[in-house]
Amino acid sequence: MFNYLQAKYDLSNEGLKSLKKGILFSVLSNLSIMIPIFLLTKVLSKMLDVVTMNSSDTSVNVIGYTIIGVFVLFIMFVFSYYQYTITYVNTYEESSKRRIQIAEHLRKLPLSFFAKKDLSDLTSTIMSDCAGFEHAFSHAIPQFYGSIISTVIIILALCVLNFKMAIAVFWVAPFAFFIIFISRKLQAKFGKKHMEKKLSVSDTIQETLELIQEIQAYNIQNEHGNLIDYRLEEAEKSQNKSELLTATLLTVAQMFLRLGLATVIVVGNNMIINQDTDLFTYILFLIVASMIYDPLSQTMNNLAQIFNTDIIVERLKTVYNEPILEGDKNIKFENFDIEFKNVGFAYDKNKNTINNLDFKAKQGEKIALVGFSGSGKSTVLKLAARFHHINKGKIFVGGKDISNIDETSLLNYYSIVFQNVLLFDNTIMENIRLGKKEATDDEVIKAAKLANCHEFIIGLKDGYNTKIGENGRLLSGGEKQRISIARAILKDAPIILLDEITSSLDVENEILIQEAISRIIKGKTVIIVAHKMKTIQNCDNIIVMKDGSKVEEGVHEELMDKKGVYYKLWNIQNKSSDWAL
Ligand SMILES: Nc1ncnc2c1ncn2[C@@H]1O[C@H](COP(=O)(O)OP(=O)(O)OP(=O)(O)O)[C@@H](O)[C@H]1O
Repeated sequence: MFNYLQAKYDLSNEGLKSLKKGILFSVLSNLSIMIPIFLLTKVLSKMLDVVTMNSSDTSVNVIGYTIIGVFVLFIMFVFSYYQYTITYVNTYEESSKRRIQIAEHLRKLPLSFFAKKDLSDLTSTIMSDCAGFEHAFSHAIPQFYGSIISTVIIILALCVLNFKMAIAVFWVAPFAFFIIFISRKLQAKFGKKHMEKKLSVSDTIQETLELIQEIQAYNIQNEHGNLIDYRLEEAEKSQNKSELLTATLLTVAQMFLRLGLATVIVVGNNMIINQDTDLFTYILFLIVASMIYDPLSQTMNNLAQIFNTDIIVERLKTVYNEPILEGDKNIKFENFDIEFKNVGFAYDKNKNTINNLDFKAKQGEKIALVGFSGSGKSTVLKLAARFHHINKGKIFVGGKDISNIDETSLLNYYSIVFQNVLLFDNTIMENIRLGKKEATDDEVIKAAKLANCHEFIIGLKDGYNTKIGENGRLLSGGEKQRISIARAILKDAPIILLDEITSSLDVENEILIQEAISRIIKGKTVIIVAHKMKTIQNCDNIIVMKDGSKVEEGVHEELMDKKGVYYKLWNIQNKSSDWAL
């Protein structure tokens, strides 16, 4: 049973140990209820014997019963205390480990996982799924299994005492469990639906916050507000449906359990009349029947939560089961040439994004990737940095297959500057220092000067200590771009990947950035994705991409002479530079 529970809830060995202890103390706590029942029965049957003139002994050992009563209370307290501390304390420890484990696992997953996964869904897995799991394990699961085991033990003990009466008490249990079983199936179905609705609410809210500028610019506040209202209403409806259903079935099951008391009275009366049992046994069964269903009924109140844990575990497993990127951590390169050999890649199984791509970027050379929008240029850069698993072929750095190299160790050799720069809500100094964590302030300032951002930084209120807001919202696009180049200069990595970094900049910023870039690329392996053709015409090699394939390759003059795709792109861009409003 415990192996089953460990696999079902994906527990660590420590987690299983604490679940076992939690169940054990829950069983002991439930069984300890039987001691006062037994004592009460003893006192009552003695009184009844006197009343019915079966005995004339009216003495009651008050001191003896008081000592036993205190002792029993003490035992019940100890069991409840241990059940509480073991399940609560250990559960919180287990779930903090679980959160760290998920975060660690996520850190090692390829970017393709994040591309196909909804981010609010992932946030919900880390935050609310873990909290739900935590709550179920501290409040419901050990108690649930504990009451099942203790009920079975009590049934067996009562069967030994009087089989017929035991059946009269517990015949209701299988029916109650059958109702719960039906409720579990329905709960699984409705719970999943409710989870989807809840996620769609958080998706819409997140989208609204991210797109607030567009929403205001296009004056669609009302439409968006209505959409949020609608999704909230849907989530509320699905929650009500699911709760109402479980509550109804639960109440039926709990009421059904209470029928046991009626059958004990009927069967007991008959047996007393037929002298098949004695008064003590009858009273004992009456008291058992009035109290025994309580722990079971109480745990049934948490059934929705227990069933919901199955859905949560399933969601957690989809993260855990995702294969991580692993590889050699102690890699040393003799050179930093990058080579793509017959590489194939697809974001989506049904459509190849990159087909049979071959090219070599030698150390000390600048290689440019050009092509129409959507031809796969940025994807090639991501593959070169092992952000995704490739489906076909091999990618080598310094002659070593990068699929065998640990991603973090590999990325130590890369400086990557993306078009959409992401900055942290921290000071400018710390944002640049990300390039080299151990860099001194002087080194950071030197890199900022080389990246042409020193002037604008010292013009800010707190200079390098200015906090730049979430994702650098207090800076312009060109300023953010230059900060990310300062990072790359500070890192001084031998491989540089540049992804359309000047495409959306004004002329002044473009010149400043080009100057900064030319300072960092000497002697390095450089791959540039460029929209502005004139920025790459001096490159050592130009790869022309179309629909994920390389269609041409060569230097600018050779490609112009071919009068193929490159020539066409060049002419289109020249024409567009004449365009005016
Ligand atoms: N995360 C993703 N998930 C699924 N498909 C993607 C993803 N990123 C890109 N694609 C698809 O892959 C193809 C190549 O995209 P990529 O961004 O590499 O092209 P690109 O040549 O860099 O385009 P652009 O010049 O417009 O930036 C496109 O069809 C795009 O829709």
